[in-house]
Amino acid sequence: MPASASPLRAAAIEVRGLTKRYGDVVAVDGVGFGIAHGTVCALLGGNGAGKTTTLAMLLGLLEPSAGEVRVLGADMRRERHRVLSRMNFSSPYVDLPQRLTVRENLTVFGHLYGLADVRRRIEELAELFDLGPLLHRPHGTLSAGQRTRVGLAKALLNRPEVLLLDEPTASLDPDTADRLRGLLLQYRRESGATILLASHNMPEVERLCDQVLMMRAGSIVDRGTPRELLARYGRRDLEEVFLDIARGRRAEAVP
Ligand SMILES: Nc1ncnc2c1ncn2[C@@H]1O[C@H](COP(=O)(O)OP(=O)(O)OP(=O)(O)O)[C@@H](O)[C@H]1O
Repeated sequence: MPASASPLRAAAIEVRGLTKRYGDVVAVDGVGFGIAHGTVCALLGGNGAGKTTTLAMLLGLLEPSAGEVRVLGADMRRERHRVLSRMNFSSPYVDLPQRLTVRENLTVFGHLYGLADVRRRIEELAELFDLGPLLHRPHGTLSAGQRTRVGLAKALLNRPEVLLLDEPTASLDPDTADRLRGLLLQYRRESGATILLASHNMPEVERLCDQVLMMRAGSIVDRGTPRELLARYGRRDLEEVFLDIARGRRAEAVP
C-alpha cells in the first residue's frame, strides 16, 4: 500500500503536521505521512533537507515544535514508554559508550530491552554481522564501518517491529554494504517489520524500498513507489529523479 494512500489508522508510523524550528531555521516544516505495517520506506533529500531531524522526532529523541507522531498506535509525546521496546534505530550520529567492549555494549542494551536470553541473541547477531573478532574490543577502538555494523546489530537486538535507520550503510565498503542490505531484507521478510531509512544511496533505495518520501527544505515534496517516481519523472533510475527533485524540477516539466 503506498505511503501516500495508506489510511493512517492502519499505519505503523503516522505523522501529522510535524514541525521543528530552531529560531529562524525551520528544519522540518509541517510534514505528514503514514507508513503501512511491513513497508520499507526511504526518506530521501539533500543535505539539510530535514531527514535526521524527522527521524529523531519519530524516536522521541527530539521534541517537535508542533505536530503529532504515532508509532504502533502510541502518541510519541505522551505514550512512548508503551512502544519503545518494540522499536529501535541506528544512526551514525548516536554512538555507543566508547570504553565498553562491543559485547558489554550489546549486553547493556539487551538488558535495557528486557531480552530473556541476551547472551544467545548476541551470539546470533555476532554471527549475522560477523562481529565475533570484535566482541572483546572497546567500542572506541573500532573503525567507522565496524561501528556501523555494531550499531545495526544493536538495532536488531530486540527484534523491533519498527526500525528507523539513518544512513545505515554510509561508512561500509561495497561488499559489507551489500551483505547488510541482504540482512535487512531478510529481517523484514522474517519479522514483517516496518523500516524507515534515510539514505543518499539510490541503488540501495531501489533494492530495499517499497516506498519513497522525498524531502526538500523541511517539506515532503514528492512520494510514491520507486516505480511510480521513475514513471512520473520519465527517468531510468532514482539518482536522476533525486537530482530533478533536489534541483526543483517538476515532474511534468521533465521531457
Ligand atoms: N540543533 C540545531 N540547531 C540549529 N539548526 C539545526 C539543528 N539541527 C539541525 N538543524 C538544521 O536543520 C536542517 C535539517 O537538518 P537535518 O540534520 O535534519 O538534515 P538532513 O536531511 O539529515 O541532512 P544530511 O543529509 O546532511 O544529514 C538543517 O538546515 C540544519 O542545519
